[in-house]
Amino acid sequence: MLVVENLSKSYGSKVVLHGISFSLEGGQIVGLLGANGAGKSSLLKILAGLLREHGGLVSLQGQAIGLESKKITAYCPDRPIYPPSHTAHNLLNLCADFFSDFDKDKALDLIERFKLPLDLPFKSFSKGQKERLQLIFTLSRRAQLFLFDEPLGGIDPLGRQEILDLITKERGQESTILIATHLVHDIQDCLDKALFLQNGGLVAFETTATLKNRHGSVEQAYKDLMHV
Ligand SMILES: Nc1ncnc2c1ncn2[C@@H]1O[C@H](COP(=O)(O)OP(=O)(O)OP(=O)(O)O)[C@@H](O)[C@H]1O
Repeated sequence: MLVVENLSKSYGSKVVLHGISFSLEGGQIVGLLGANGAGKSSLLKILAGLLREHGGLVSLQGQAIGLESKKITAYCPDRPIYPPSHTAHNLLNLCADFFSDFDKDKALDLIERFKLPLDLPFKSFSKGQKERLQLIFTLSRRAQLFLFDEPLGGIDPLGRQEILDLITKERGQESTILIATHLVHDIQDCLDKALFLQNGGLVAFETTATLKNRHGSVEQAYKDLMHV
């Protein structure tokens, strides 16, 4: 479904992704794990079609990343992106206008379930509420590929499981999810596979079952592979 071949990325003279290759199949939840600066956000932005200058090839459902792939890719960045003065209600209407695959009723249900205010400006939301709203709008698309950049960062420990449940249950069965996070312990039980990045290189890409066999857990695999 997603094929990445010999992908490299530099900012000026600084190389941050070193010719990495992997492919993802439909229906998988994959963890993108690595230390600060490993290249996770850069990789997600390339897959989302937001960073277009790179080496190597990336294709989604047989087509190079571009306008067509963006129609079936939902990307949730690691920081708030919505205009501060817009209410959740305004933003809901904007998403519905902008994305042809946006399910407005689903977004409204989730806003209600998470008790988020519909009529207050985005700037008055707490960090965790902002993250929840972005997650809800991302998950309310019927996309094939979902890209989440640190979706749990601002969420309190009890809320994290709720968010992970949301991500795992609310996606389409055929869609693929790639989640970049440092919270390996919190996320490990919902992953099918994990991709380990270190200094822009791909260290390992294995199923959770293999990692558990070899290391006991994904968290321990992270420590062993990254020499923490
Ligand atoms: N716009 C940019 N210009 C120059 N260097 C950048 C830019 N964006 C990222 N970098 C550098 O690229 C490297 C990888 O950054 P990236 O944000 O992709 O890593 P990350 O794994 O997501 O890190 P973190 O876990 O801290 O979010 C870092 O050394 C960073 O300083």
